Amino acid sequence: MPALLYLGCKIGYNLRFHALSKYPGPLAWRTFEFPHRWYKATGRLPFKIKELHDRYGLVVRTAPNELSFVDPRAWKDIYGHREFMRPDSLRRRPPGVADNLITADADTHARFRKVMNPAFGDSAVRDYEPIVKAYFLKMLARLDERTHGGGYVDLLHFINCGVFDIIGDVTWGRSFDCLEFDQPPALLSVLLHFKAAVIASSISPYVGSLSRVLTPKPDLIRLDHVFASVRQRVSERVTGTARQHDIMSYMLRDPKHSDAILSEAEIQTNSLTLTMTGSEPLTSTLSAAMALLLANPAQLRRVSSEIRAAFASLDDISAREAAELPFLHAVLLETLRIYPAVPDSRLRQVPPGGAVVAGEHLPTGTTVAMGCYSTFRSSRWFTDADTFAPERWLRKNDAEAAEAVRRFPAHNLDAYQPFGIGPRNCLGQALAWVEMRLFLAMLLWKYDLEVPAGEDASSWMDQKIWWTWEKGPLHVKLVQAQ
Ligand code: HEM
Repeated sequence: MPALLYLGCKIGYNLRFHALSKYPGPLAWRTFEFPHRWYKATGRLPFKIKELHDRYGLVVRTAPNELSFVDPRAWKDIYGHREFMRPDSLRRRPPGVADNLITADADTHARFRKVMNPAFGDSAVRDYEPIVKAYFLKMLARLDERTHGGGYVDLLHFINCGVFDIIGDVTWGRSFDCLEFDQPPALLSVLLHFKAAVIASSISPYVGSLSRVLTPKPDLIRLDHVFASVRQRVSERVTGTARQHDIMSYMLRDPKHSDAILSEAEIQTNSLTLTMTGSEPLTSTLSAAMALLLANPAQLRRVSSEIRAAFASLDDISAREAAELPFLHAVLLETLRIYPAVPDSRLRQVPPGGAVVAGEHLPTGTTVAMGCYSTFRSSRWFTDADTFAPERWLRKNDAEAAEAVRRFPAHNLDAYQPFGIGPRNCLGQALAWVEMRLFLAMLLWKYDLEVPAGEDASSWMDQKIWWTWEKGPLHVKLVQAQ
């Protein structure tokens, strides 16, 4: 009886008296947490939220205390202010572990960014370009060995290896040797752990805190090995004299010449954060670009021809010149739209005193998010939003621009923020552009890509989302380009 009474009061309060009661959404979602948790635990939340936006409009109540937006004005209102923090559930860290960029409060986060922003500025990234290029050359050499100049591979494996080796070298001056030993990165076990944690905490925050118990033992051993190796790498650099040009060299700057410094424990947790944030979104974007091109052979031929016409050899390829290739740029923009690399809602909490988001006055503590997948795939903002059409971005050249405007009249750039905006936007976006351009230019310069007989490239995109995309192998036939 008391349980029924509690339930009745909860339903009545959430539907009639709660500060968010006027916002639309399915009855069960407005009343209880469980529909949200269920879709999150089953890896379908961003797709379901898109369905809800298509049905209910620009703002949807996705849980009793949560609103999802696809209104472009909400980007600035939510993410433009440091005070809109990630919810506590996303900022938890084990006792005794130092803060990182994701968990830090507003002041600590500002100090971290002050130290790290220069490590990702244009001039620093120009210095990393030869490192990036060297690993992609090594990846091509491995592909050659595996295919003897032409044959079948799981491209996702090579992308994973290349991207992890690059971020290891750029962060600590030492790669993870994934390409060297043809071994998938041990850090992937951290991602598996995150996935287990996402599923567990969707069921209940209490179950979430048991995620260590729920993670299979071999993954835990690999996880502990990863943390130990990070601690060792950092302490070698802190105590050593080597000062090569890498991200660590910025974090270790002489405290006398800087008003913002990081402790050794903060360097450890932040360098692990950089390794995770600097690998997984790139692996997603590069593999998706390949899958989308394989599923669209005319686009694949066009971008390959553009690259081969621009560069006489692999040595000639540079990120700066690749940036001048309009169709390559359009392919990347369109990949980031169709398959946003950080697809899950980027939750934030309305700060004390309340705030206005997209014209709505919201009370303190309301959880708010821009549904990235919903926004980028919304037909309100992009014509034929589910179609991979790089041509929609060719709006500079006169003849093609007129055609793009005619075929794709809805093209709302305010809605499109693949790297986020504001003080917690993507720290590594300049590096990401260099990696994306070099990878595509080098791979497509060297190889013609084909879908293996009997396979369907478009089905690769049928994935679930637990924090990140759940990617399967990407089988490709490689043939040396003539
Ligand atoms: C295609 C590649 C990438 C995409 C699309 C991407 C996208 C994003 C997005 C959307 C966010 C904001 C997340 C949020 O609001 O909660 C973010 C944050 C971040 N990204 Fe990236 N990212 C990419 C590559 C990289 C790379 C190569 C690095 C290099 C280390 C990096 C480092 C970070 C960091 C450190 C943050 C957290 C920033 C903070 O909270 O202050 N990302 N990224």
